Amino acid sequence: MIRLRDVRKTYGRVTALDGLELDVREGEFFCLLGPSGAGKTTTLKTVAGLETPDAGTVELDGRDMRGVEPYDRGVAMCFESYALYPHKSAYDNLASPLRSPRHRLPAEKARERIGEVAELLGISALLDRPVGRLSNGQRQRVALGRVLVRPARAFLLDEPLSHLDAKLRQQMRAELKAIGAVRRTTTLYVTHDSVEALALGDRIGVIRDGRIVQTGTREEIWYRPHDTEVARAFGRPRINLLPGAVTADGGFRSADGKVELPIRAEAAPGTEVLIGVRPRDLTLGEGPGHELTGTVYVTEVLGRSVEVTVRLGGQHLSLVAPRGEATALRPDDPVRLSVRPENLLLFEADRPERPGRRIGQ
Ligand SMILES: Nc1ncnc2c1ncn2[C@@H]1O[C@H](COP(=O)(O)OP(=O)(O)OP(=O)(O)O)[C@@H](O)[C@H]1O
Repeated sequence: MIRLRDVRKTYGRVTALDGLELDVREGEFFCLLGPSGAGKTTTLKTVAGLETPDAGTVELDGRDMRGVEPYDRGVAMCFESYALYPHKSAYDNLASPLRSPRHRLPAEKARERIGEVAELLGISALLDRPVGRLSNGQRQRVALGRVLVRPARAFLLDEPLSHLDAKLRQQMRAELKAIGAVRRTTTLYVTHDSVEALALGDRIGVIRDGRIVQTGTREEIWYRPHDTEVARAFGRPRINLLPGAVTADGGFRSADGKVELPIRAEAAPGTEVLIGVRPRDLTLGEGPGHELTGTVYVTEVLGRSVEVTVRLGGQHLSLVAPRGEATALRPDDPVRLSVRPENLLLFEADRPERPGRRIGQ
């Protein structure tokens, strides 16, 4: 279990962590997701004891870590800039954590364990090679192996898949998930990739400007995003956000008056809002729910589906339709769209100082 309370960390004039609160439960695979500079690595280093917070507390398994050296914290880390011994073989790199006094294993046991981890990471055939002669992706897997090979109170992983190509990354994601499920070691996993966070995290914490904006399961983050920025971070193509205002009867009218939706907004008439709908939640043609009409602006094939951009008055809405339904569409064709009321999200309008918060349950 990892618990951070009101953790602050500044570097000169830069505030890296600004009152960060984080709870990673026992055995959980927790993904910390955020853009570059949000404070992800600083969070990991603070948990590991490589950085000392200016204020706040870090607890591991209920124990305050103040004054506890990194080595004594019982966590295993893998940083993006991994430190491996380039002249040693991949095997020796994997074996070195098991030679430390704390984790020493009998040779036979160590071999078994290394074999198991190497198999899992697909590097069994590389074990005799010096690490200096491996590709970046292979090295990254060795670095990850070094973390996974020894028992730990928690794994701290900083973008461990960032150097892998798309296919390998996908495969490794599945394997990491399996390792997580089997080992049930508390894992704090840092990424800026929302697909990775959705695929891996038992829960996800969204970090921005040194604070956690929202913590939740993938469903909670997807269906009830805290604000427009969280909504924009998940899903490609991105969520559509139409600006407008709440009408006298609590509905939505777009800023240009062209789109009206009879929602029941929990906001005062006149409130400036953004209505959100994800491209995959818009259906071409008539369907249950609210209807919209517009014209085709452009279409783009995405494998078996097609992204259709539809012009509605002055706005553009993106939707993803099965290829069969959308191939005949040409620019300027009139189209009807439908959306189920439960797939509409309502937000306050974005302000310069902060993204619009979600309104309602
Ligand atoms: N040693 C340091 N000295 C000065 N500033 C630092 C130092 N480490 C981090 N920072 C700053 O603190 C902020 C948070 O950095 P951090 O590395 O935690 O972000 P991050 O979310 O991990 O970003 P990235 O995804 O780019 O690695 C950034 O503004 C960064 O420039």
